[in-house]
Amino acid sequence: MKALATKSAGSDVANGREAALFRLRHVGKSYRMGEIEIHALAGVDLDLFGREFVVLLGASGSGKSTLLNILGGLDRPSTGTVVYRDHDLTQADDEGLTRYRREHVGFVFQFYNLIPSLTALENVALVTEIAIQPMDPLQALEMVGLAPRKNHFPAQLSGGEQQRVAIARAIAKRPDILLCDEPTGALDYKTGKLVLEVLELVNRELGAITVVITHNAAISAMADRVIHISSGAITGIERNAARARPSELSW
Ligand SMILES: Nc1ncnc2c1ncn2[C@@H]1O[C@H](COP(=O)(O)OP(=O)(O)OP(=O)(O)O)[C@@H](O)[C@H]1O
Repeated sequence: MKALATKSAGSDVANGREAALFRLRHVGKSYRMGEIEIHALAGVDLDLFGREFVVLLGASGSGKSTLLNILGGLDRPSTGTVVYRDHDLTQADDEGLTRYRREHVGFVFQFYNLIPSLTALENVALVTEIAIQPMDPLQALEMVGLAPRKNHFPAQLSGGEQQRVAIARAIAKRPDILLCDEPTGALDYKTGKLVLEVLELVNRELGAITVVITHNAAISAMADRVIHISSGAITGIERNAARARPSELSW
C-alpha cells in the first residue's frame, strides 16, 4: 500500500468508539450518456467497522453495485473520498488500487466466475499465490465444506458448490472486506441459504467486514446493520439487536 496517499485518522475515534475501517464522505458517481447525466450515487456518507456484517438493500438501479465497486477499488467515485484505514483510495494510482484489491478485498459475484479448466483447489490457489498472508487453499475449501471436492472441475459442481468455491477463493487471501453482489441471486432457496450460512461462518471466524447486496429483504435479519439505498443515496441505516441465523430466515 506504499504508493497510496495517507490521511490522518486522528479525528475518527469518536468518543472512544472503534475507528471505522472505511470512511466514505460525499461519495458521488455520475455517468454521462450523451446529453443525459446519470447520478448512480449522490453524496453517500458511510463508515464501515471491523467484523461487521452489512446488508445493502435497494431496488434495481439504486446504486448498490456502484457503491460496492467503489468500496472494492474496481471503480473510482466522481466526487468525494473513500478512506481505507489511513489510505485515501481516491488518491491512489491504478497500481495502488490494484494492490489494494489484491491484498485486502474479496469479491463474490452472482455468477461464480471460476476458471473452468482448473479444479476447485487450483481456482483457490490462483489467488493465494499472489496474496501476502494467504490461507492454505485447502483450509479455505474446508471452511466452505468443500475439501472433499477439491479435485473437481467447476462443471462437476452444482451452482451452490461453485459459489462456495468462489467464496473460498475470496477469503483465502484473508481479506479485510468481503464484497458480495447478489451472492444467492442465481441459486434456489435451499442452496441460497447454505451459501448464506457459509458467509455468516466466514464473517464470524475470519472477521472480514462482509457486505452483501441483495433485493431480498429477508436476508437483512442476518446483518449487524442494514443499509437502505434508493436513487443513489442512503435513505436509512438500521442496526439489528441480534443477528438471525440464516437457517431462521424464510422468504
Ligand atoms: N457504466 C455505466 N454507465 C452508465 N450508467 C451506469 C453504469 N453503471 C451503472 N449505471 C447506472 O447507474 C445506476 C445505478 O446502477 P447500479 O448498477 O449501481 O444499481 P444496482 O442497485 O446495483 O442495480 P441492480 O440491483 O439492478 O444490480 C443505474 O441507473 C445504472 O443504469
